Amino acid sequence: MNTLSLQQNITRSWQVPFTGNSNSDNLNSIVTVGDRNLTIDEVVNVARHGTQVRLTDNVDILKGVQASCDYIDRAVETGQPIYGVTSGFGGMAHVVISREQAAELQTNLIWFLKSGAGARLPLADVRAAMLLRANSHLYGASGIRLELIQRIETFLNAGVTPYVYEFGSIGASGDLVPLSYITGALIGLDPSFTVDFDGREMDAPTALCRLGLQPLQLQPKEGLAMMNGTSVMTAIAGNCVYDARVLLALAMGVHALAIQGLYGTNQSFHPFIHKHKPHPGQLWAADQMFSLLKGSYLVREESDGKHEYRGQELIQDRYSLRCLPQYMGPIVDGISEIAEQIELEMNSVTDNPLIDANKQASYHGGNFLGQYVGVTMDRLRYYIGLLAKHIDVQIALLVSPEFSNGLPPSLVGNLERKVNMGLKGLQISGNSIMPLLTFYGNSLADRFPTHAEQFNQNINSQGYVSANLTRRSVDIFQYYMAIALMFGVQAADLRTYKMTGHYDARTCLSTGTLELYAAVRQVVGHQPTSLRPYIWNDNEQSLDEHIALISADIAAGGLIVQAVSDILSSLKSI
Ligand SMILES: N[C@@H](Cc1cccc(F)c1)C(=O)O
Repeated sequence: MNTLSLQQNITRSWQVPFTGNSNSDNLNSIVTVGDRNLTIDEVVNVARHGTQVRLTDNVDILKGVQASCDYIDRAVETGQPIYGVTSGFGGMAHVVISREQAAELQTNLIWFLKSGAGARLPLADVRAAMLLRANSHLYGASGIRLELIQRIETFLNAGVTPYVYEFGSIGASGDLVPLSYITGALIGLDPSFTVDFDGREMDAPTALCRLGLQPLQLQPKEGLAMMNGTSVMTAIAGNCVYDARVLLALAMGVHALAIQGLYGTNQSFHPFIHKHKPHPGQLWAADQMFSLLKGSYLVREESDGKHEYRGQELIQDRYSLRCLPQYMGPIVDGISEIAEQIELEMNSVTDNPLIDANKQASYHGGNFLGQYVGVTMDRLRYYIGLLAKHIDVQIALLVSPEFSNGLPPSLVGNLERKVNMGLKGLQISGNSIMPLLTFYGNSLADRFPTHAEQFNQNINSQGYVSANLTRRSVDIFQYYMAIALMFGVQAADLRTYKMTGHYDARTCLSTGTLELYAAVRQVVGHQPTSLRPYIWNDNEQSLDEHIALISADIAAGGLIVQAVSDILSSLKSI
């Protein structure tokens, strides 16, 4: 791999073009929107893999959407005072807007909110946001025409994605600024709204023309309905939760490899211990680890509750092995609670005011406040930091002969070549990432009261910024996980050599970790052999290329992720 491809890899998450129907599993599947709750997995499939979207054809639901528009039409006709329909916005909500100005008010909203800054969001996040906005509108509480919601469907299915920017939202009145870019593009307001059209950058009016659509004039309330909501931060959050679960499953796999590399015991994961402290996450982690180690020749089989003296070694394992379920438990429980809250937010109506057409009433409120997203994304980064810290400790044990149960220093492969220093550089590289991940674990939602918008938005969630920060944390964690897997694989080979005199760990590893081990070896293009471990001499491979290959595979949900699919699905069922 050359420097250019390494560089592309580093920036992938912010720039990847949407690749359409790349995943053949999704070619035939369709996500229906509006008559049922969306799941995180469905959102990710639409966002990343081009799964097609169909709005519900449920007549009652569609009638409800129309009824909310009729309510608004009547209110404008009769000059009823309704926020953002016949009034100005936010801190200027005392301004009376006439029937004649009501449509212009909505278009003008797009213009004054078009004030984003920074890098473009990944297209997958914007796609997820569009899907969630359509979902929110189909509850029939927003006063937005089906025609506009159908445009979202058309854009998604044709792979047309508006460009949105990483700064602009305080997550209070939802994601006003980011959503203004989506709205401006959907209606083809001006060529300054640009989109990615199946990999090509173009202005929104041209994109509409190619889709056979005309520019659309917003009706009263429609601009507010489109822009007043949590859909962008929730979209980013959904994608991050998906990735975090993958990384958690991989962390379990890495620990299982490290425990085998260290020749740890399986006793610490015995159900008897954990039924006496039955937190669901702890039980899950113990049970998973117990099965992940099953059948391995590289663990001390002590599940009968017996133990032996270990010479100069401690009679029981150190905490990072022995207390793994107790350490992982709260993270597992926390991530599953986060997933639940994000899924609920995905299936909510998040604008203001909300219309109850049956009762011919509308309610001024604040469902657009993204506090659930802000708080959960802060927590997710905190958990990622904890996961990284644990892995860092495991690596430190592996490279230190005092603690590794006899592995070579820094996991050197060929000790006879005296200049070999093994995985020192790799550990240091990992050490440069881990503190950043724990630093990102700091919260954002509790800081910086921005007395925004004439004190109307005087409390805010920072959910959008927090979600973007979480994406960054997830991206970096993928590099760190790649490094950890390299350590796990090398340690397994070296332990195999100590136990058998050859280096092919496939003969000794547990069934639960074999696939992960093999996937890593395949992704880096180093097939296992009995003659040498993964890394033999320092000068025979570029470790940075391996980090890039493994992390790219993780990001793309490739072989390595498939190897932990059982852990992943059991994680989702907690
Ligand atoms: N809709 C928000 C405030 C708001 C919306 C859109 C633009 C703006 F400046 C302010 C509220 O209910 O208070």
